[in-house]
Amino acid sequence: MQTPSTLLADTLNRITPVARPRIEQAQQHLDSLTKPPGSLGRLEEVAARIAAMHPEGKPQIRKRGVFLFAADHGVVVEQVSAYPQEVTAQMVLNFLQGGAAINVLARHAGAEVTVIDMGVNHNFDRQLPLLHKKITKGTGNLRRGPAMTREQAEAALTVGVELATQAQRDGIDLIGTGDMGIGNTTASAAILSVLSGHAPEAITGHGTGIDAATRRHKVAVIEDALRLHQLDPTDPIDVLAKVGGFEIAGIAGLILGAAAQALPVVIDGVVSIAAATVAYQLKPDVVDYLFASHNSTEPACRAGFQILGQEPLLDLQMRLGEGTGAILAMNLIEAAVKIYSEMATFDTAGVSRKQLP
Ligand SMILES: Cc1cc2ncn([C@H]3O[C@H](COP(=O)(O)O)[C@@H](O)[C@H]3O)c2cc1C
Ligand SMILES: O=C(O)c1cccnc1
Repeated sequence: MQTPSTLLADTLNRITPVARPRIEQAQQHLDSLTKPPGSLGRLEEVAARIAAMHPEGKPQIRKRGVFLFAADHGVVVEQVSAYPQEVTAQMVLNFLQGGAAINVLARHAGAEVTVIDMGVNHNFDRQLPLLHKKITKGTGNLRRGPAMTREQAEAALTVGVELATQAQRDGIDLIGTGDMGIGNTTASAAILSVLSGHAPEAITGHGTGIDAATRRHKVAVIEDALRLHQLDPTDPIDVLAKVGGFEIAGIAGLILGAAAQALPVVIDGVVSIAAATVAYQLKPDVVDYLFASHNSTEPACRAGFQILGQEPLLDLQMRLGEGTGAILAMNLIEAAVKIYSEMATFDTAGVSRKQLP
């Protein structure tokens, strides 16, 4: 049995960049297809990167899986969310019954949703089709102390790494990330403030729909937390432990585990972006495996995209989480892969090539 820290170290070691010559080769294939080069815009970059991850050069998306990590947050006692904490557990039950937005979109996309209890403040029936990985019943209040211990952060990261390994075994070839946790936009803004260097005021949003005065209070809560913890952005596990959340750590681990197996990951809104920046800070090469799905209305997203050097595929003014943006982008990603694999070339279709510069 590996300890969480050795499994993590091993996982980080196994992550390598996607080979640039393979991406160039894939782009050459795209240029041979019956369309002016580059005319499918960003779909081509998506297709080239995914093709380069497939060793035999024949990319295919056979099975998509969304991993929805749920956990509670001690910071809710500071009144930073428009909704009460019990909504986290209630929504978990809703996910299991198929009634949430993510369930509808996943059915539409033909994707599986796996719900993971990383630390919900509720005792779920053990018979429920839920992955029971509870670290503890919610984090501590980050304004007053650490959200979790470093050991808990590592244990939660490990859950994500192991899920990525299982996903690979189950034949999932496109992974999506999702979150549920009342209060988690506060933790996400705190993480992104530390890792981006932007002030909380500039990147804290309205979450589930708080008004302007409550948002100002949320900013002050994050400012207090950052003053208390004096975080070092070069120690992302400490940042995660002090101001993060169990679901955020689970997502970060899933991203690392997927990258270690060269599996593409579609990241959702601000919570997944915070997790992705933690993963990036641990191993910058993870970005080669990431696809930013959408620009949520939470301002911290932009700070995250800057760190990751990514532009989101969609901007639908969404601000839900659960993996809803990720799953919508999965449809586009699969379309891009089909373009790569199914289009005819100029030669096979007998179409004349470009004649003027
Ligand atoms: C009914 C409901 C369903 C949700 N699904 C995702 N979230 C989203 O909202 C929460 C974060 O916002 P805040 O930081 O303001 O609490 C997270 O649970 C997130 O996944 C939901 C929120 C609600 C109320
Ligand atoms: O960006 C998100 O995913 C988001 C925004 C608000 C609330 N929950 C999630």
